[in-house]
Formats: sequence, C-alpha cells, structure tokens
Amino acid sequence: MKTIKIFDTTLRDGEQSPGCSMNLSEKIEIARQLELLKVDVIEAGFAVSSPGDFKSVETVAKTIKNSTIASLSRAVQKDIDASYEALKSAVSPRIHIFLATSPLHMEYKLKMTEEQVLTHIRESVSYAKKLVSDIEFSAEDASRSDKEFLARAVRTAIEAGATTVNIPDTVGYALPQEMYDLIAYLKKNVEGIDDIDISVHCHDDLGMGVANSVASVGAGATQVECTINGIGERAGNASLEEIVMALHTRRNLFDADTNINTRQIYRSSRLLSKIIGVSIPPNKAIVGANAFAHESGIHQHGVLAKRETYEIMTPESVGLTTNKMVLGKHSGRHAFDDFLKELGYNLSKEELDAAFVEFKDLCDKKKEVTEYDVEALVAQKAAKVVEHFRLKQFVVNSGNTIQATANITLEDMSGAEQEQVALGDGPIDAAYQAIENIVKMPLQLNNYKINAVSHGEDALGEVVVKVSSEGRTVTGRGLSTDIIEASMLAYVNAINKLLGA
Ligand SMILES: CC(=O)SCCNC(=O)CCNC(=O)[C@H](O)C(C)(C)COP(=O)(O)OP(=O)(O)OC[C@H]1O[C@@H](n2cnc3c(N)ncnc32)[C@H](O)[C@@H]1OP(=O)(O)O
Ligand SMILES: CC(C)C(=O)C(=O)O
Repeated sequence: MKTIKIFDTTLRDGEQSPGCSMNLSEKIEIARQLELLKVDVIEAGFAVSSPGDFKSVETVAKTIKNSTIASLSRAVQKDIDASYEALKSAVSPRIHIFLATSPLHMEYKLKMTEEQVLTHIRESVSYAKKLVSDIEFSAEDASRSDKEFLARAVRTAIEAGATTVNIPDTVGYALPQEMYDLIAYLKKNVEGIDDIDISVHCHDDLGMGVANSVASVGAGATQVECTINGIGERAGNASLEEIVMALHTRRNLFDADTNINTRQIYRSSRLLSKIIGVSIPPNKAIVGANAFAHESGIHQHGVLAKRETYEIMTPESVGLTTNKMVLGKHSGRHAFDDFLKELGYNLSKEELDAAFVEFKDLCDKKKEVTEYDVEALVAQKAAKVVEHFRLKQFVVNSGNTIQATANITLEDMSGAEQEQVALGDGPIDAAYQAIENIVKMPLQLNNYKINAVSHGEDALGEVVVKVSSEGRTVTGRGLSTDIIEASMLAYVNAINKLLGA
C-alpha cells in the first residue's frame, strides 16, 4: 500500500483566511499538535513576509523534530534566503518556492513572458538547492495554465533540483475529472516525474477542494496539501480531516493510506477552532458535532442493531469516545427504550408506550430534548400518583400595571371539569388560589423551588413544592417548558398525594 504524504499548511495558507491570525505561542501549540497528528510536512509560514512570520518559522523549526518544516518563498533570492535562515535549526527543512504559470497571472500579475518564468524557476530552484536538499516547487494557478507550458515548467523545476512539484488549483476552479486528467497528463509527459513527489494543493471555491485532492491521488499524486478544518484563503483549502479519512476509509480503492494518527483528528480540530475563535458547523464532515450523531428513529434502530448500517467509520477512529444517539422528534421507541435502560429505568411495554407519547409531545414543544428532560419526564411518571385532579386548561394574566388573574380548569376522576377564577399577588399566587377554590381543602404552601433541568432558552423548568394539609406534608413536582404550568402541575401533584393518603 502506498503512503500519501500530508503537507499541512494551516499555519501559512490557513492563516491567510481573514480573521484567523495566530500569535507565536498559538502557532507553536498548533505545530505541536500537528506533530502528534504525524503530518509529514508542516508549512510554518512565509519567512520573508514579516518579522513575526520569520520568528514563527524559526521557532517551529526549533521545536518540531518529527515533521519536515517548510517555509514559503517567491521565486526571488531574498525570500529564499529568509526561508533558509528561519529553517536553519530544523531537523528536516524544506524551502517551498512558487511562481505562477497561468497566462492570466504571468501577463497581469508577474508581467513576465513564458521564457522569463522558466528562467526564474530554474534560477530560484537551483539557488535554493545549494542551501537545502529538500525543495518544493509550486506552479501557482496550475489548473488554469496551458498544459504543455505547465509540463515544461515542471520539467524545469525537476531538472533544477526540485524534489516535490506541486500542482495547485489556486482559485478552486477545477473539477475532479480535470484534476485527475492534469496529473495523469503530467505523469505521462514529464520525464523524471516518477522519481519525485507530485503534490496537489486544492482550494474550495466551488466546494471541490477535497474531491479534487482525492481525484489527484487516484491519478498518482503522492502528497496532498491541506489545512485543519479547511481554513485558508477565501473559501479555504481542502480540509485535512476529510482527505485523511476519505483515503483511510477507501484505502482499498486507492491502495494508499497516510501516516496520520487519525485518533488525533478531533482534538486537532477543536484546538484550532478554540485558538482562532471560529466554530465548526455541526454538519461539518468528520469533526462536526453531528458527524457521528443519529436522531431519526430508523437510523437509530439500524445503528443499535449494527453500527455499520449508518456509520462508514468509527467515532473512535477520529478520536471520539462514542457516537451519539440524539433523542428528538424523529426518534423511535428502540432508541428511547435503549436510552432509558442506560439510565436504569426498565419500563413495561405499556409504561414505555405512555412515556413515549409524552416524550413526543415534549419534542413538539422543545427544539432539543436533552437527557435531563427525558429523565425528568420518566422520574415524574415513576412516582405513580393517582390523579384525583388533572390540570385541564389555564389562562394566567400578569403585568406590572394589573393585578395577576388566573382562570383554571381542573378535571376530576369522573371526568367532570371545574373552573375557577382568582386574583393573586403574582401569577403563581393567582393560579394557586384558583386551584384551592376548586379542590376546597385547607392547603399551606411551605416551600416553592424552581430549577432548570436542561439547558437553553427552551429548557424544561421543574418546580418542587412542599404543601401541608391537616398535619401532613407532601412534596409535589411539576415539569414543563412553561414555568407557570410547571408550578400548577407541582401544586396539583401535591394535592393528589394528599388526597391519595
Ligand atoms: C497563492 C498564495 O497563497 S501565494 C501566498 C500569498 N501570501 C501572501 O501574500 C502573504 C504574505 N505576503 C506579504 O507579506 C507581502 O505580499 C510580501 C512581503 C510577500 C510582498 O510584499 P510587497 O513587496 O509589498 O509586494 P506586494 O505584495 O504588494 O506585491 C507582490 C510582488 O511580488 C511579485 N510576485 C508575486 N508572486 C511572485 C513569485 N511567486 N515570485 C516572484 N515575485 C512574485 C508580484 O509581481 C509583486 O511584484 P512587484 O512588487 O514588483 O510588483
Ligand atoms: C503557494 C501556493 C501553493 C498556493 O498557496 C496556492 O496556489 O494556492
């Protein structure tokens, strides 16, 4: 099986994304993580571009021992000299020289003819080769270059001593078949290309960065350039985690894999996200919060029966401890039952059915139902109190310019409904007065406590009350996303307990 080299450019191209700048100590933290991840090459920066970039290439070169450290340079001596100086203490230094080869870039940006570009490639690569042995040459905007001229440029770089030639899709313009054809064309038409590494560096402007990289590997590329979380210039670079897991998961198809310690992927992604302050979309492949989460009943049932039905890789392989069964409005009984069993509840079929109906009801009220919600819901049922009274409906008005009023309807065991209206010192007091008028028993509220049992704006509120009547004190509990309703449910629950006794 071939090994595809992973060249990480999070610290160079990644940092070119607006808002993703990192300071020196943050760059060192990322570089250390990249070393743990076992990337083959870390592009630490563009040494000539600023004293800060020089310092970070220099410090990364001093700190990291197990990956090659690269510094980017234009095809000019002062850039190459700066890279060389910054890389001096690297165990394995690489000078990375780039020059554009597309008609557009040559004419308008570089203002060079094809022959001048070839001369610059020859001179800069052979100059750098005298300083270090490991030289990468990138033909910037290769995918929009004339194929024959690109082949001449690549040949020139190899003859001058390049050990890696990189074929970037600089503006994310290519489609996978085009990248495949381009690599295949170069392999066929450039003498000596099989003795060096062919690299690709694909941007994501059309969302094809990873697909283009993987297609290039299929055609014979032996190095892929990428960034953690796909950060980079404009729409970003191809994402490391997606490329690595695509190659790993489909390694038999490519007869190739990488050296990456895939179990460090999740940690690397979170670390970068924390450092640059850019959160990861939940649906992001491999590292998004939903990448190994299942909410819908049919999928949950499938995964519980056999994980592979809906998972093509294991969460453990990317450094997670487990997949996630999210209980929500699309969940089914299998996952609900499984979840309750994990919490220690062994419900009969009837109990499970009843709890499931309430759970679905709650899902319609709340955007996300948490494990706390479910536990609270089942714990409340487990108390099994005979319902002498049931809260049927209520309207409560309150405000700072009116006295609170409550209109409450309770249903008794026979199904008869009783309605009462009461005023109160606040909405809960009004509601409790109306309830007392219906149940017609002496009640004393000794304690009232409210807790949020789950998180977020639509969290479930749990109200716990201590109520006394004729020498007996009981605790009542109520649960709802509406705290006034939770308060009434708690009071009625306490009343039912008193009546049951
Ligand atoms: C595709 C990529 O990602 S390439 C890397 C892009 N990254 C960056 O540009 C970030 C770091 N860059 C910088 O800090 C600055 O651009 C510097 C320090 C490198 C250069 O700054 P300046 O000297 O002010 O030049 P400026 O950036 O305005 O223009 C670029 C110059 O480099 C030339 N140039 C561009 N690419 C190359 C190249 N590969 N080889 C030689 N010259 C080049 C341009 O023609 C232009 O030359 P000119 O000044 O003679 O017109
Ligand atoms: C310097 C090269 C590799 C680059 O970043 C690009 O072409 O996008």
